[in-house]
Amino acid sequence: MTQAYEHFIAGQAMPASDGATMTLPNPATGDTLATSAAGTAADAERAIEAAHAQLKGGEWSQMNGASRGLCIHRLADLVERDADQMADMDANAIGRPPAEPRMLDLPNAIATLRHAAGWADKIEGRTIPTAGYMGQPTLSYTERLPVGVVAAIVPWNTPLMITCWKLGALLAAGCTVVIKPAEQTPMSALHLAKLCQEAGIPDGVVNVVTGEGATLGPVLCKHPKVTKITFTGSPETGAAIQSVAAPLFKHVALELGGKSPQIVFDDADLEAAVGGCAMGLFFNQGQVCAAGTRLLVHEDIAAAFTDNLAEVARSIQVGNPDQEGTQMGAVASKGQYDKINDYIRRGSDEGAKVLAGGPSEDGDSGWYVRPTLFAEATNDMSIARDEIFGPVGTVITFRDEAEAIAIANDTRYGLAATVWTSNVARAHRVARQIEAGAVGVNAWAPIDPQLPWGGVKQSGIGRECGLAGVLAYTEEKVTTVVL
Ligand SMILES: NC(=O)C1=CN([C@@H]2O[C@H](COP(=O)(O)OP(=O)(O)OC[C@H]3O[C@@H](n4cnc5c(N)ncnc54)[C@H](OP(=O)(O)O)[C@@H]3O)[C@@H](O)[C@H]2O)C=CC1
Ligand SMILES: CCCCCC/C=C/C(=O)O
Repeated sequence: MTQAYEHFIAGQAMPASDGATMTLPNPATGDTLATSAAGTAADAERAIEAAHAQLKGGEWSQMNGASRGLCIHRLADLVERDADQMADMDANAIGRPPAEPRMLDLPNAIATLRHAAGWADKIEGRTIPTAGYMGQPTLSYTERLPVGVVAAIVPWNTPLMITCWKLGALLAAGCTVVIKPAEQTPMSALHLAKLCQEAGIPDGVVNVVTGEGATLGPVLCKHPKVTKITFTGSPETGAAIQSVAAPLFKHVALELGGKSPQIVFDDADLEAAVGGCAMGLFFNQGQVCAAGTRLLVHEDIAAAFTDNLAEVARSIQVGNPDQEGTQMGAVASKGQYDKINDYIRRGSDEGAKVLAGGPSEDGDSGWYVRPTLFAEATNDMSIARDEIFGPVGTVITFRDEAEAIAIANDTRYGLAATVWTSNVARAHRVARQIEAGAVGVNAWAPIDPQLPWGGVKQSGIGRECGLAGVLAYTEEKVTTVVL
């Protein structure tokens, strides 16, 4: 029987106000996977009211930081208990082999919740020794107060992990939330909300509304009781959110796309670089904001590097994620499938050479894309400029360090970058000059709950995770007392 998912508002599962549902496809087969409530404006408003009630005088607003921290710790324990189930929910919804989220997304989500729990009783203010007020001595101090009701708009690629990046931090800060998962991946967010209830987080603190972003997004972004919007997804939707939220002076955090460079110097450990670059390209079918899709390779090692990487790409077993031995599943949707294949065709048309993969031939019984590697490319080609969000890499050669840095920075994005080198001084020198929120040296995308994550340029605004991620859900308020 097809599983039917409903909203989770004020601690209760409920259908859409008009009873409407939507069908969620199985990317691995093209069949129906599940249905979910097709949320209405009224549903979003109901969830916002529930979140607001908890914030303004509700049980949550009375809870101290230590108690909130305990709740988040209990939530982490429950996510750990249900980790495999939740990894499978995320994997099945986007056609991904479950081994990947079991290995990375879930451990990261759990660790992120635990890290955030630790901050809950350490959100401190300052005392500021001013010159006084009109000749009188004063005491000025600040407090970090919860920013308010948060709308958390989440994408489909690593849904639970990204939800926990937002949820752990905002709960630690004392906020409440309406989560809008991607329409394709509501399952793990709904399960997480139920676990919040089991963890003792009062009903109404964490609410989930499912359905279309085009319907629910504007309601969440405009509502006067929503103070902050945290979004991960495409630059286009990020811009749409900004255009709605900016005139209303809402706090907005955006984690958008990328076209991250992986720079391979001629002194790099070639085997490690090939393996790391392959992971950066093909992990989650390349559907990762930090995917290292521009491979900038020193000209002296370009032939050896590309041969080895192409060999890895050809060796990856693509197929139904439920079948044993499958290393890469389907891409998430027909839209993704068409977009990726269009770019692969465009790469060839623009003159780059296909070393592995190429356009797919069938898309009727699952949306499978072959790991694809282009060489003899230049940085002005569309395959080097646009976020493809699929398993497609582009090799571009460089002559020296300055040229590598110039190419790396010649992009509208700035989320992540990797430097492959055995020269320590070069590693620091190059890392410092790259315009990106996070640089890995000899490691692709070394994310960690303690490290701030976010982009520069068109890759976004704001940081998640670590202390910066928690403080982003607070407002600093100053009180001055004339003594
Ligand atoms: N940086 C990243 O991690 C991600 C980048 N992308 C990029 O975006 C491309 C398109 O993917 P797509 O899923 O359409 O990405 P979107 O950015 O459109 O979707 C992300 C989230 O935003 C919601 N949303 C859609 N429209 C609005 C709106 N007007 N207001 C508020 N929220 C809205 C979506 O809901 P709904 O699911 O209903 O559309 C989803 O929950 C990908 O090919 C990829 O290049 C995509 C996902 C993640
Ligand atoms: C090793 C996986 C790195 C994932 C980096 C964070 C991804 C976020 C996103 O895709 O939105």
